[in-house]
Amino acid sequence: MSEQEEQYTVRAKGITKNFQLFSTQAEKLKSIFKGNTDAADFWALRGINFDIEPGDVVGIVGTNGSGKSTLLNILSGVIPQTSGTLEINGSIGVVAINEGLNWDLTGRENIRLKQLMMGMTNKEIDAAMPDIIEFSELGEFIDQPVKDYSSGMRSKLGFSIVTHNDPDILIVDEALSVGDQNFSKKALGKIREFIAQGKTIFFVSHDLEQVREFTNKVMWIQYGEMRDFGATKKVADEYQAFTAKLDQMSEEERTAFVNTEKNQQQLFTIEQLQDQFAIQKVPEDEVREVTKLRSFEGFNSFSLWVSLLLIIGLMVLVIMRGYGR
Ligand SMILES: Nc1ncnc2c1ncn2[C@@H]1O[C@H](COP(=O)(O)OP(=O)(O)OP(=O)(O)O)[C@@H](O)[C@H]1O
Repeated sequence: MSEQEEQYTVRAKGITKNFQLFSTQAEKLKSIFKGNTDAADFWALRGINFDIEPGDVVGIVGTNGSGKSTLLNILSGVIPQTSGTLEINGSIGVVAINEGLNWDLTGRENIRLKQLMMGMTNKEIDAAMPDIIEFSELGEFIDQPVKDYSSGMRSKLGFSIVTHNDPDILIVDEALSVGDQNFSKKALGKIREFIAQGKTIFFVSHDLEQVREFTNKVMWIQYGEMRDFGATKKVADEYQAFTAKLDQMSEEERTAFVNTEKNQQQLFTIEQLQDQFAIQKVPEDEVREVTKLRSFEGFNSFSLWVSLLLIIGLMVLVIMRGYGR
């Protein structure tokens, strides 16, 4: 890696995410075996580029359905991007309302499971357990199954586990919006500690005042496109002006605006991304790398495995017939 690239904790180039809108379960199943379907394409992300430096605290804003959670899910590896490249230098911890907890296990069992997945030994987990339970404020509910928790309780447990793991990059997706005020205050205190340690933080919140207070950069995502990315004050002001304009629209105007944007998300093609790169004069081989479609790679390897299994099956049949004579 070159010296210039080392200064980034996260670098995203041309990230797209395509969801296929299946009308029935049968259509979805058919797509797994046949690969191609007639389902409509929907591009939740349409070419996202950014560089995040160590110590950046990035607020991600955008109206409902703009693609914030989709981007965070790609960053944290929960879902793959359809195309584009992502470089991540460091461990990632995610706190989100419904992130990563097993609902059938108790809070205590979830703590153990998550820590084991992080590579901790049972002895280390036993030592860390009291601190995590105390921070979560769950008291005796820690031995109840998570499915019986409220969303605020799940958020408290998730936040306590993840921050205790001390990740290099912390992703907080709306998790603080469901906890009670006292816990939110304590959680924000923990985030302040992380900021002081120079960690990289992604912070999704619909509370623009919170975003202004905690972040140094803001990423504004609008229906899958990056509208702006830069210093908090500038981008937060722009976003606030946009939402004020949306609020002033009549219901018909707003519906027409949203429909036009959503329509563009269905009509998007990878070629548009290539046009965008041409304007930015991105080298040819880099464009090829960035626009590689993962879903087709997945399909190719799937077909390869099916073919291999068929060949092995045929060979076994031939051998067995030979023995039968
Ligand atoms: N699995 C999926 N299949 C089809 N469409 C999806 C899927 N997941 C998300 N989407 C669509 O992608 C778009 C972006 O969704 P996402 O949840 O990322 O938005 P968001 O900005 O986080 O919204 P909010 O502020 O409401 O949480 C939405 O239009 C959503 O309907």
